[in-house]
Amino acid sequence: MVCPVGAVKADLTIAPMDFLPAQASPPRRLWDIFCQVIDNHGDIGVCWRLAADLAARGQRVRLWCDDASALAWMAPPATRSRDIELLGWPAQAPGNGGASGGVGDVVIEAFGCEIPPAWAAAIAQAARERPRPPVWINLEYLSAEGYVERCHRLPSPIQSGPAQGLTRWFFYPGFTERTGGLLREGGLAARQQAFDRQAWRARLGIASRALAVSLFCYEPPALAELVAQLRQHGPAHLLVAPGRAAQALQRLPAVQDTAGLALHLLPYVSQPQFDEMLWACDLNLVRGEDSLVRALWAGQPLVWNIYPQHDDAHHAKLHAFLDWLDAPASLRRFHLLWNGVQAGSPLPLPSTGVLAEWRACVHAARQSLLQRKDLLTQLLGFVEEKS
Ligand SMILES: Cc1cn([C@H]2C[C@H](O)[C@@H](COP(=O)(O)OP(=O)(O)O[C@H]3O[C@@H](C)[C@H](O)[C@@H](O)[C@H]3O)O2)c(=O)[nH]c1=O
Repeated sequence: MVCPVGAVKADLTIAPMDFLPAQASPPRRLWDIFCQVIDNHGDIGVCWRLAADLAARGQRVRLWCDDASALAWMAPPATRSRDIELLGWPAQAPGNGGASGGVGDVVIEAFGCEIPPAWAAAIAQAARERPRPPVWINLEYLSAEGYVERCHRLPSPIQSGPAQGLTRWFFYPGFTERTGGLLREGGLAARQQAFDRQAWRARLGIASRALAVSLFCYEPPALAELVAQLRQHGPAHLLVAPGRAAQALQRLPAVQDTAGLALHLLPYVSQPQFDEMLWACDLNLVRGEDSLVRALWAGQPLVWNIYPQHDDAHHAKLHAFLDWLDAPASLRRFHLLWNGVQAGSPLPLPSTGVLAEWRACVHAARQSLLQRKDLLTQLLGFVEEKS
């Protein structure tokens, strides 16, 4: 069902986030974050966001990454805090001695990446020599599945090697009270309040009554159908992120601007600018992990293209998220078609009324998340507890 032309009333406001009480500033610590980029941009995207949030809360960070090239656009050097040191994957352990040269007070292995064995030995040495041994954390992937609540904050004793006998802790981001929460930097609410949505859209020629859809996806099977539906919808704009989304679109037969649909092939932009695109659109088609969270904070209708796994393990993860979201049937169905979990039936572009229902669902989920401590507040408390 396609809504009649001009019937879409873009919601030009973003529901205000409740301004969060300022947290007491935690003791300044040195954090060593390890990030191995598997593919795409989420590994470094999440690690950078974590590092930037830590620096904003008075912490010192060394971000050790095997391929930080995406930060050139994601976090341009001029925008980076001086409290973050960006380093290549370490060939050897840090020097001995205090935090200035040795292992940090906190070591974070992001997404289960394995730190070099020499670092494990250095952590063990620091644990022997310091009154407070380093807190060693494995920061896991985001999921709404039940195992996350069961595994969050669990200890994992090191069974062998130079760090045998030490404990590595599991820390799981999540959507519920009994998980580590989601990254939500302190200045987000103020940025959203200050954002001029209409002016942002006007710069791209998007009228307030036009439908603006952002596309940041892998290779969703229903992409051709979505484009065909948007063409009929008019006036509609498709804002296409670079990389896999743009490549998937350009593989479609004869895709070009038509009367009803304006295509915007976007360049890579910084994380704050990516946020603004999400805030300006009426429907955000996001993917992976970090952009899903950013779309939740944007508070606009969203559809998630989940990171596909060869054994279809992502299906359970998708259903768990839709259950947590309390997604209406139309949104659930759109997700199953968009992710190829359910084939066959046509992809229904949401009507104005359905889009309003999706927006209410995302707003409610966002409000429930805003009642909870963000990930970093929880992580700081956890480190305080384990130090
Ligand atoms: C397109 C674009 C993205 N970004 C940022 C937003 C996010 O921080 C990041 C994209 O990360 P994600 O949304 O998570 O999607 P992704 O698909 O790029 O990353 C994925 O990587 C896999 C290895 C993980 O297993 C997945 O969980 C997922 O994180 O890039 C920008 O800052 N500017 C841009 O122009």
